[in-house]
Amino acid sequence: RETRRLPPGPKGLPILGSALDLPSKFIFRKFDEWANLYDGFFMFSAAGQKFLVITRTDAAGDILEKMSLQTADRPTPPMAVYMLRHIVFTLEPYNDRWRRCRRVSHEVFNIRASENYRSLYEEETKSLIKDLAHIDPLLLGKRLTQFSGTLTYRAMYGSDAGGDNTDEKIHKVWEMVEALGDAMSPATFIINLIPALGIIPESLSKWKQYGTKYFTEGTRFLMDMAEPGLRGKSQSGFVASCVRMRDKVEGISDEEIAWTSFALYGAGVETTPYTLHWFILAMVLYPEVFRKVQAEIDSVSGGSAPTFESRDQMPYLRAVMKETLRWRPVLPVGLPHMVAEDVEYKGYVVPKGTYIFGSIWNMCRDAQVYPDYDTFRPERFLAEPAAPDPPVFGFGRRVCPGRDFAQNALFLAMANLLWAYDFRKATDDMGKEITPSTTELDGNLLVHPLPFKCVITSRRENLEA
Ligand code: HEM
Repeated sequence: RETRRLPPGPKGLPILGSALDLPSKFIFRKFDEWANLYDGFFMFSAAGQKFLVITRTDAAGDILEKMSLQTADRPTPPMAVYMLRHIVFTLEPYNDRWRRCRRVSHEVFNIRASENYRSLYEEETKSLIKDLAHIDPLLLGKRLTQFSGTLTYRAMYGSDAGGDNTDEKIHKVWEMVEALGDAMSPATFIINLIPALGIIPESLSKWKQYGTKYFTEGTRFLMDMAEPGLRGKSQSGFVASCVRMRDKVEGISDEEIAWTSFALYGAGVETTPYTLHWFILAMVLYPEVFRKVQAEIDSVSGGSAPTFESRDQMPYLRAVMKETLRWRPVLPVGLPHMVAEDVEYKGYVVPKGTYIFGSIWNMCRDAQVYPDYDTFRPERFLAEPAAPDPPVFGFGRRVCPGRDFAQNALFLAMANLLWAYDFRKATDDMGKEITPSTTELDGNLLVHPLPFKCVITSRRENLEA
């Protein structure tokens, strides 16, 4: 029995703890409910596993940034271990494999290196803008996802990657990412809640068989995708860059490179389009912000499509981007960290092995930091003093290595979308405006709006050219 002073939190049932209170989807909503009862952080247990949930930025700074060495491990739910066999660095503890793979990711996607992808962003943004000319708004989310899928795929495997079955390949990686997302959630698979079930032999265990199949087929498929970069047949993209860096990052294997491209693809592919989907929703719901940011884009870009050169001249658009990321963070509870050794905080002990969730959702809705937090108000980032950047890219040593790549893609897509199109509410048969919901969601750990009706009107000639 734990005799040390643990952080306060819901007690739940004996043995099971709060396991039965955890929803299989949208766990952030449960955390949000509990957050109101505790001051900045709380702890609960589920079937013997302890969870610390941090709901305020100051506590996240203390625990996940200042004590980052002790809190940078990543728990991998048992189901994900069966599926990945420890090869994906994103889901590994703070160990040598993590360092090797993280190093190459940083080298290829840091702020300077992200600039190398400019022509890629420009080509994919142009193609997105062209396709929106006749799109059914209910299919917007799908097209944004395709935009990000192709962009990230080409960033991984080279701008010349593809061939006839590119869409099929992108779809396959997508399916692998989705399956892994389910395996990451604490309550989707029973094995994640009761790891002791792992003693059941594979011949009798459906989830172990599923895990083995996922890993074997996944390795074959990813090695195939990485092959041109690994063998020097393709010179651009992440895989080819890793091969060029091999002497700097000793010991990195072909399999690690192939699965790291998947890790990056998986972490990046949904976050960007989901953010863009929330952005368009915000533009429909807040026409005064929409008009203001569109006027800024028009005054800088005039008749030609916005490019990266105009970024510094668009402070309001940059604030709109921050506000979108804050208003509806696509990863509301981030990715879990794990405590490598006992940590003391404010007189409490957070024991080794505890999972930590930095609840980004709560931090972005802290009324002290972001007053009137549910209103989309980019001005908060331009005020004196300006609101701090929302912690949407995570914490400490685990902070998102794709954040510059993502923000470049977001900037260019947002600027071009509003330069090319007007977005407004649709009307029903009676001529009454339809207001899309901001609370109905889809996804799980990652969240995006449900398809919504709106009117998209072109404001430029020849967009389809
Ligand atoms: C709007 C876009 C994005 C958001 C909001 C976002 C957010 C996050 C968050 C919250 C984490 C967890 C950090 C932590 O553990 O504390 C993370 C990790 C990660 N992200 Fe992103 N991300 C975005 C785009 C991208 C892109 C485009 C890539 C790749 C090109 C990427 C690659 C990664 C990787 C590899 C990790 C795991 C890092 C590790 O475990 O060391 N992300 N991201």
